[in-house]
Formats: sequence, structure tokens, C-alpha cells
Amino acid sequence: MTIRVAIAGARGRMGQEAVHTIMKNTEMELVAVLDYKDIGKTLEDTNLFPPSYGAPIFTDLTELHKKTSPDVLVDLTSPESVYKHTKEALALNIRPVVGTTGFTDEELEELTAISKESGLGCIIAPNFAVGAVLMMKFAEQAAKYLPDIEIIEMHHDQKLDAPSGTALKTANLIAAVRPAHVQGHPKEKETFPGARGADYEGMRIHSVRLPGLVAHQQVLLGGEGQLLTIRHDSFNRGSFMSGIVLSVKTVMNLKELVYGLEHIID
Ligand SMILES: NC(=O)C1=CN([C@@H]2O[C@H](COP(=O)(O)OP(=O)(O)OC[C@H]3O[C@@H](n4cnc5c(N)ncnc54)[C@H](O)[C@@H]3O)[C@@H](O)[C@H]2O)C=CC1
Ligand SMILES: O=C(O)C1=N[C@H](C(=O)O)C[C@H](O)C1
Repeated sequence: MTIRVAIAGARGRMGQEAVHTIMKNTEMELVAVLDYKDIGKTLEDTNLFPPSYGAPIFTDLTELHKKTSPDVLVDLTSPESVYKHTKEALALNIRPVVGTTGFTDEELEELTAISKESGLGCIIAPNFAVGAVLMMKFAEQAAKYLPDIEIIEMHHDQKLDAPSGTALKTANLIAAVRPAHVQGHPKEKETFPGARGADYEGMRIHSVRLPGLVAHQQVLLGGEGQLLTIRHDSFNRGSFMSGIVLSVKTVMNLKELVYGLEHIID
């Protein structure tokens, strides 16, 4: 069976790469896209894609669903709109595969409940790159032995959310195996606000934004006389595409929400 895919955010950095990936995949069909501009046109009219990219562009998901009936919605939009899109997709019986970051814990809980109640699969993956998933899992394992941890995430300067979804997911995985505790000197005082980064149960998260970067993270685990550094780099957005393809295929057989690619890769 061919999987009918729609992409939200198709004109963006990730969206464009995802459009090419789905177009090349013989088990999938790109039936429509959701974005802000060029509504009523097709992808080939945008001058961003080659002729023959005929998927129509919509701005409204209900309308998109009515006209093109996708099985899966891949969301690569913005922290501002992703919660609404995901909730709406579930209500329309479309399985969401979400790469967009910036969910609150409450939003994740609510979407998990909706997905379970409806029995409709959903994947929310803060990072689709297999190397990044391994970096997070290795950090989780190492945290049992070296529980004093700082996370440094580094991204391009157009990123809207901080800390990154990957850094939050990493902290979330580590927090499940590491008792919360204050790190550094108990009387430590910031003489300049923000110097020690964000505080996640005592772990510190630092966000770097610079032109030239794509997506990079290192997890520093310190112990007496030693430092373990676990680092992952995405040098281009091609690094995320195999994770998107795997998620689109997998979500078709899921009956509830899965948060993180670590639950679906072997
Ligand atoms: N999970 C993962 O592996 C990855 C996730 N991301 C995340 O994906 C998201 C997109 O990243 P980029 O492509 O760099 O952003 P971008 O800014 O280049 O692209 C976003 C696109 O979404 C569209 N858009 C925004 N709001 C919309 C709405 N309400 N309806 C329809 N279209 C809308 C914009 O017009 C634009 O075309 C970000 O949240 C980023 O953190 C990025 C890389 C990897
Ligand atoms: O905005 C990005 O670029 C990325 N966002 C995701 C995140 O917030 O972790 C994934 C990846 O790091 C790239």
C-alpha cells in the first residue's frame, strides 16, 4: 500500500529536504503540503522545486484533508503552530509525524492522551538523526555512573526555540536515571544572569546560536579526575531524512503516541 503523505512547512529548511525525500520514495506519495505562501498553487509553482512536483499547497489542514485525504502529516513548522497542527491532525484521523520542537510537558501529555483514546498512532521525534538518538541513549547510560552533567547544544542562528528539543529530551532521559541534585558549589552565585545556563533538575543546559552551525550537541559528564564527552554533529539536514522515512512507515502501525525515535529504532 502506498502511504499518502502531507508535509507541513514544506518551504522551510527541513521541509524542502523532506519533500525531495518523500518524492523519491516509491512506497510513499506526497499528496499535499501545508504552508503560508503560494496557497492554491502547487509545489512546482514556487520555484523551489523542479517541474513535476505537483503537490497542492494549502493553508488549512481541514481543507487539505477534505481534498487530499493523507494518511500521515509530517510537521516541520514552528513551535508556535505545531501543537495546533498535531491536535487537529489527530481529530481528522491523520497520523502525525512531528519533527518540530517546542512542546510544553502539558501539551505532550494531552496529545498522548488523545492519541491513546483514539487509537491513532503519532510520533513526536525531537531529533530524527540516528546518531543523535545514540548520543542521547549513551548519555543516559553514562549518567548512572557520572551523574554531574552539563549539556551544550549548538544550532544555526535562525532557530526559534531554546533550549533545543534534543537537549530537553536528553535531559528528560537522564533525569529518569539520575537523582535530581544541585551541581557546582552550593553557594554559587551568578554575577551575570544566565551565566550558568538553564537548570533542569540541577543539570545545566547551555544554548549556542551561531551562523554556520546546523545542529550539534555535547553532553559533558564529570567525575573525580575525569571528563566523558559525548558529542553528535549534524552537518546537513540529510542526516534527519532516514528517521523521517522510518517514522512515516512505523506510525501506520502504531496505536498510540511515541515520544522519541529511540522507541522505534532497533
Ligand atoms: N526533529 C528533527 O530531527 C528536526 C527538527 N527540526 C525542527 O523543525 C522545525 C522547522 O525547522 P526549519 O525547517 O529549520 O524551519 P524553517 O523556518 O526553515 O521552516 C518552517 C516552515 O514552516 C512554515 N510554517 C510555519 N508556521 C506554519 C503554519 N502555521 N502553517 C503552515 N506552515 C507554517 C514556514 O512558512 C516555513 O516554510 C523547527 O521546530 C526545528 O526545531 C529541525 C531539524 C531537525
Ligand atoms: O532547529 C533545528 O535546526 C533543529 N531542531 C531540533 C531540536 O530542537 O533539537 C533537532 C535538531 O537539533 C535541529
